[in-house]
Amino acid sequence: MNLKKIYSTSLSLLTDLYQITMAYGYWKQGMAEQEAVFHLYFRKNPFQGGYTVAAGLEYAVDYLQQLQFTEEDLAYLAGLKDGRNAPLFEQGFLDYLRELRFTCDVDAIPEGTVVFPNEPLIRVRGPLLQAQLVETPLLTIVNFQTLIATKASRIAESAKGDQVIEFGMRRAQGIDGALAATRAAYVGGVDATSNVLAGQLFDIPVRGTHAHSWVQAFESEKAAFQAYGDAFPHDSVFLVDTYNTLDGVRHAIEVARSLQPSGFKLNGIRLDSGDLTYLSIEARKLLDEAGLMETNIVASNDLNEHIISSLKQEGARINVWGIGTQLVTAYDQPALGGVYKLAALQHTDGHWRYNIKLSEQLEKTSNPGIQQVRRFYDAQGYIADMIFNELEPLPEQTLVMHPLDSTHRKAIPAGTAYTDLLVPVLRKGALVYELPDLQAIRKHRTTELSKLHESIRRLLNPHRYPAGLEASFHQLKTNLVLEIREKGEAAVQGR
Ligand SMILES: Nc1ncnc2c1ncn2[C@@H]1O[C@H](COP(=O)(O)OP(=O)(O)OP(=O)(O)O)[C@@H](O)[C@H]1O
Ligand SMILES: O=P(O)(O)OC[C@H]1O[C@H](OP(=O)(O)OP(=O)(O)O)[C@H](O)[C@@H]1O
Ligand SMILES: O=C(O)c1cccnc1
Repeated sequence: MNLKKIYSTSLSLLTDLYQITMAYGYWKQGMAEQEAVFHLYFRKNPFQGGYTVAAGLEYAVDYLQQLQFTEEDLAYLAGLKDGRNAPLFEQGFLDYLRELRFTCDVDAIPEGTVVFPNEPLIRVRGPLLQAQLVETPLLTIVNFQTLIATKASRIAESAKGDQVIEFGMRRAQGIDGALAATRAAYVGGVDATSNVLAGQLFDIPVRGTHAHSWVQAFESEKAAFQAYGDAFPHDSVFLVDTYNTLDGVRHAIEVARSLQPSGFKLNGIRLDSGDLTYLSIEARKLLDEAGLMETNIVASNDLNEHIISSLKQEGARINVWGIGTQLVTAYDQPALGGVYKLAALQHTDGHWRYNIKLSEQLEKTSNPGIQQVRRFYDAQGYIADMIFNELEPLPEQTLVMHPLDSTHRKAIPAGTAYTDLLVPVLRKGALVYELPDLQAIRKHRTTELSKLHESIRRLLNPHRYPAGLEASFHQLKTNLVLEIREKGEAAVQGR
């Protein structure tokens, strides 16, 4: 995967103007190279769900590694004017940008991992100017792909092993919206896409049926099926609802029978309107009576995880699901709301100064330090996640505090197995991580979900997975909040 295949120009200006004005400010203040730590995280699982599936890291790494201001980018910036119509940026800054390469350390949670609110998905440590500059594109990439991967995972779960095909390109948020959504949907568990460019770029299986216009273009529905069957003797899925759905199924059967002697095999029929339970049950009967037991019944029409679950409960005989609009637009929650916050700055004497952003709402107050996420597990699956600060020693007794309610806490017995979720990805800008291919990422997501208790995976009112702050880290944060409230600003030293 290479974004340059999609965009022929540099992506360095794909950021908010304020990232570049802050970069200029840091450069002028002599703060550009000061060591900083930022974390990218979200505050709430989307879709009122119990979990989230991390996605987008490969895109993010690609972007970071290619970060470089071209002469064209610099010429554009040189042309920007301030309120007095003078250049916004000094030439010296543009010369600095010309030489700029991304030299930060990046640690991240691998794609396909289940993650929870407040857990850093990406940690960036390095020169303040660089670490700040990449905020917006990192959020653009990770927020969207994580959102869509999570939606896809919910849909794939509700389909309970049936094949799911993503049909969303026509309703996606623009060209990259479509491509990124297809990739993320595949990460999240759909099996194939109708998006051919995504198939080529990301090696995702492509599938499809035909549109109503195909049927409309012929004298009769049967003639349309006949012609499609001639062209695709082994890959035909006939869309049967252009005129009358059950008549359409009968026509599909008649055509399948007439073409059978030439080796034709009807792969499936597609239902795209009406009561999908009733129609699929009746269609299944007709197909089975005609000996077409292996012919699939594909359904589409504004489906989502809730409708799929409901259709299944009603006894629908659908075994392939085509999902477009609701998946690629994350219809019921169109943004994840992930944020990227400064958590620590290093002084010239080597000491770290902790940084948090206060908020009236406790849940919006950011966490300080250099954070890592420790996931505890046993043979049954995941037990709890603990966000801790790598700058401070961990106490003997491991206690995980609910981030918003310190009366909710979970003691983790000594010796409990764990993994630390953030892994080294870039060191001084160089790749030190073997980016897994999409197949491996998909497999990882499946394994991850199998370790989450069913009550956390369910669609409606899921149980809350215990993901919280390590107790001494919670205390440090509380002290910092109190200190800031007292003094009006932060001055807490780390190690
Ligand atoms: N048995 C069912 N139970 C629950 N939801 C269903 C059932 N059958 C269909 N649906 C869903 O109900 C909605 C029906 O939408 P709508 O009324 O727009 O469809 P339609 O009129 O049959 O088709 P269209 O307008 O696309 O030609 C769709 O989201 C569809 O997936
Ligand atoms: O419903 P979605 O989940 O978005 O799936 C994709 C839809 O795209 C196609 O029809 P299109 O929307 O172009 O026309 P229609 O709504 O009139 O069927 C297809 O027949 C599906 O219904
Ligand atoms: O192949 C299909 O059936 C298809 C593709 C895109 C959108 N709707 C349906």
